[in-house]
Amino acid sequence: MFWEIFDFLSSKCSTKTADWLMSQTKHRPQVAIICGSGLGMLADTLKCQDSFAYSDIPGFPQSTVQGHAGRLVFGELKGKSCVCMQGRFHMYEGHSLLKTTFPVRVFKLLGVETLFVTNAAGSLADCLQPGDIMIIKDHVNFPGLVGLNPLCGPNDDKFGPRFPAMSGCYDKNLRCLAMEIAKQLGVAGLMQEGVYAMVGGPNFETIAEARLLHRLGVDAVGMSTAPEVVVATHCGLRVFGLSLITNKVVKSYEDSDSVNHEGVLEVGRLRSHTVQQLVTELIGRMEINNNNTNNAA
Ligand SMILES: O=P(O)(O)O[C@@H]1C[C@H](O)[C@@H](CO)O1
Ligand SMILES: Nc1nc2[nH]cnc2c(=O)[nH]1
Repeated sequence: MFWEIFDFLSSKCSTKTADWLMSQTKHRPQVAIICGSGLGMLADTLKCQDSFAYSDIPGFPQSTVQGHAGRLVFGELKGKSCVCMQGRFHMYEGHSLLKTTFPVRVFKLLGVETLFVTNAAGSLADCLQPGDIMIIKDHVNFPGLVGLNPLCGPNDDKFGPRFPAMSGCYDKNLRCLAMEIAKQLGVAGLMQEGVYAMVGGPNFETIAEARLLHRLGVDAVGMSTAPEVVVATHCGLRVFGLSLITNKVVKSYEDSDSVNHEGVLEVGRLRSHTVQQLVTELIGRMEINNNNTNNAA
């Protein structure tokens, strides 16, 4: 009974939010971008903007984290209609996973076909340095593995199947095109593909946790992204993801370094221009399949 009411309300609510947004803007986005910590300036580059504070959008959760402004910005990038979340929602803020991923279903209802996710992450791989940009090839959704999954509860068949496949959830063609663009922009030296892992946060890793993640084959760790990608893949969106490496995760008891959120935001500021160039070029050059048939509407 609880789940039925919950599901009914969440499905109704995303429709109501999408309808409200479509009544407020003429933009009909094909691409949605979720900005990670310190990467919100991507939204400032959209042309012909219409923007809305999250607090003014019916049904939208609120951002509580520094570096996440809390604005939804519609506009154009290289002739493609886009919507950009300047600030995302994290599980550690106390949002349910359904709320954390709520905007993704709103995007689906708006007609979005491709989702770009960006995040700030700590590196475990020795070859990834602060300032590097990792193209996400795959993820490990640690909360999801223990049942903290936004798709738990009754399945909403309007959005997708009960048991969605997640292999190949980060689009291979977009990953290849991103690498090609990086070469043309002269920043290929900063870029490589890798595996992102989401942990719950909000604390950063202990040394023992860092060593465990490293042994498991994780290249970069953060506190977001996987639930959004799960929901996007469930409803048939194409996904491209980037992690900006903001720090090395401490793996040695001899190492006196320690990570903090201000440092994470600082690296975001330093690399924002490069991330913005990559995303803009990729959006400009990618083909839109128009395969969002919007069955969920
Ligand atoms: O929203 P993202 O995943 O970019 O934010 C990361 C993880 C934490 O929210 C924060 C830690 O500094 O950055
Ligand atoms: N969990 C986690 N999230 C991050 N976000 C940015 N850096 C880090 C990190 O080192 N660990």
